[in-house]
Amino acid sequence: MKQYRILPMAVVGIIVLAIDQLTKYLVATRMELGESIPVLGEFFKITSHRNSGAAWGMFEGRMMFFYIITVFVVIFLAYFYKTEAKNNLLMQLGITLLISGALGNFIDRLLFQEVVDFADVLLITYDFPIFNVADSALTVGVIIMLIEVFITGRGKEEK
Ligand SMILES: CCC[C@@H]1OC(=O)[C@@H](C)C[C@H](C)CCCCC(=O)CCC[C@@H](CC)/C=C\C=C(/COC)CC[C@@H](O)[C@@H](O)C[C@H](O)CNC1=O
Repeated sequence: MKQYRILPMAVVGIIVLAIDQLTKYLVATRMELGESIPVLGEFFKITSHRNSGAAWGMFEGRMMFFYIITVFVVIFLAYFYKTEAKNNLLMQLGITLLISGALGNFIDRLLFQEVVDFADVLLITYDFPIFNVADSALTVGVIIMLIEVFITGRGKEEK
């Protein structure tokens, strides 16, 4: 048990998933589509948006594709957790974020055939796409996995 920290990681994953679904629910029920609420002036706004595709609207409307990809991604990640993340907290965290992020958007795609987005940042480039908590978890998860593999880990087990 200690080596896989299943319980703590399950708690983290459920919290991320709950925050994702709650924020999407609030945006979808409390805001008009396209409505924008400035939080940090022009730099960060909450804008009610929908996307039936992946990042940057790729594969628009291809729900079956998304269902299949997500199921494979989650199964692969669970397998990878079992085989490669033993005694490796950083990798366990990265995988947990990836799974909860993928499930967050999966729920939206199943229920509405589109994803609710609301985080509108004017940070990187002007047309940086509007995203949500699930996307953030996926992106942080990808970054953690890259750090783990290329910087700290090379997949080695913690002493
Ligand atoms: C984040 C992954 C996208 C997420 O993938 C998912 O669901 C998982 C389950 C997997 C997809 C089914 C397939 C992945 C396709 C590859 C891809 O997409 C390359 C991604 C690069 C990425 C680095 C990881 C950069 C940044 C993205 C964005 C900013 O994220 C902070 C833009 C988010 C906005 O376009 C927003 O409208 C998207 C909408 O919410 C639906 N989200 C998805 O499809």
